[in-house]
Amino acid sequence: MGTPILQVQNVNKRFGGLKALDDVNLTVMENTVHAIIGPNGAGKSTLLNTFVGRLIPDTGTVTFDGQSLIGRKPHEINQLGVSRVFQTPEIFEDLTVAENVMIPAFAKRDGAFRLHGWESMSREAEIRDRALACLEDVNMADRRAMLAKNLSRGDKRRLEMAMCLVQEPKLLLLDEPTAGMSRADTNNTIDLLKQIVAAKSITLAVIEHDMHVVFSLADRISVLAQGHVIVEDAPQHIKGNPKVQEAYLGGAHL
Ligand SMILES: Nc1ncnc2c1ncn2[C@@H]1O[C@H](COP(=O)(O)OP(=O)(O)OP(=O)(O)O)[C@@H](O)[C@H]1O
Repeated sequence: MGTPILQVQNVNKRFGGLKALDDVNLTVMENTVHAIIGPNGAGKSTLLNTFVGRLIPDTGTVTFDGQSLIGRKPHEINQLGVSRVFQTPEIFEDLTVAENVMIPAFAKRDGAFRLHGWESMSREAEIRDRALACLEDVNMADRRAMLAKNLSRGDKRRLEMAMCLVQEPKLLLLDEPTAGMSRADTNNTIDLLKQIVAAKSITLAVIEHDMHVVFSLADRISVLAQGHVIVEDAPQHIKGNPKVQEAYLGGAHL
């Protein structure tokens, strides 16, 4: 058994009369890929939002690397080592690919973009090198001088991944990383994520509907249904689990 990096204990969240999260418990172990799956409206995005400071649970605890995340601002959580890749890439369309990756690198290092004099020059060179290394990690170094707005949809998502990786997160949260992708792009993304996991000391928590992606990547799977984790297990025990089959009845097929 490894070390837990993210622990969610007894988390509840109501939206009016709706119990979006119902006593959620979940443990993500360091250097693993943990998938969170479940039918539409199960509470996956709501849960993810409690990891990044976008939503405060009504009750319960969320602990990352030994520190409580409850009540912390998104940028503070980011500084602790949690990065999130969004479903719709949040990139700067009018900047080049390399500049897009340099911005979060500056932010991580300095907490701000204001730098002065010769110091900024040497730092900029170092940060440019780090940005290019991350673009190589996502196989996009050859597109570094392109304007981000001219990238394909798949490349925009890979760029956003580089923007996260340059911050050297301990935990990378991926919200449906292959949504809307062709099968070929999906398979490329699976390979890319496998490559990143193999090369870096990083933990991934992935929300994903595509079961091909989930079963290709995950070491462990938590299944949410109606706001509650009904099963947490290794992938080989998930498919045939009657509770999981029941939760998906009428929805996506395993
Ligand atoms: N801000 C909000 N206010 C009211 N209800 C909300 C809010 N956010 C989510 N909900 C409701 O909470 C429930 C869980 O939503 P959530 O988006 O977390 O599910 P999900 O598992 O991510 O779904 P999907 O797979 O469709 O993205 C849904 O019934 C949703 O309508």
